[in-house]
Amino acid sequence: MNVTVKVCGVTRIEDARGVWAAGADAMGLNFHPGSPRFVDVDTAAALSRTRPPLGAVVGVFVNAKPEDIRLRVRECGLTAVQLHGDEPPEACSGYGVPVIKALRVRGPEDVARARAYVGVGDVSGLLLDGAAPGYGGGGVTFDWSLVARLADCGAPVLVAGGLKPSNVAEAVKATRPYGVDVASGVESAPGIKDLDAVRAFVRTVRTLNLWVEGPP
Ligand SMILES: O=C(O)c1ccccc1N[C@@H]1O[C@H](COP(=O)(O)O)[C@@H](O)[C@H]1O
Repeated sequence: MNVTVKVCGVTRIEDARGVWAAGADAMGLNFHPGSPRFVDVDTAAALSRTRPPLGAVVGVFVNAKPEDIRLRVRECGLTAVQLHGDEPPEACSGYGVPVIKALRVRGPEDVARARAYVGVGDVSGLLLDGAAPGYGGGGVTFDWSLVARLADCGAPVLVAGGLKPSNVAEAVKATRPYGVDVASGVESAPGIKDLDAVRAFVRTVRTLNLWVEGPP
């Protein structure tokens, strides 16, 4: 087992460098104007240029126009897009990069809804988030036991929502996800990453990977 780590909502070059140095697999850049982690195109492009050769840069969008998403993919060198709004399955392709469809989980019905996106268009993974007010980044967890309902769905599942260094181990043990994603749980203020917390978060997941596998 090797749980992928995405650190989302990076807004500063020094934070981007710190996120990669901590060993994160992916960095998220937020293009939702309503987010305190919003980045403009020029900032996003500069942040994206910090990407190491095998790192992923994921653009986070909420109900954005497809043509705007395509433009950001090209301008900012995005390697994947995370659709975090009310996008229907038919809006999940045509960007030239893999799509992660995010769903906010209030209960079993939302997890059931996630299945409608599996195998559709360019959807290559699902992301389950807590249901804080707004569209994401709210620091709210959900009932992790619901993730098991997607075990046979055939798509990689990322767990997000209210994760932080102190609860990510419990989340991984409970859900055995493809990956975990964190925004507010590793910040000193919205959009400002606390690099000690980022390092602790990544280190915890990496240590857990060994623990879950056990000795050869
Ligand atoms: O971070 C935001 O501000 C945000 C805004 C709109 C959509 C998604 C957003 N972030 C995503 O939200 C989840 C959970 O974040 P948190 O760790 O609970 O703060 C995560 O997937 C972010 O990518």
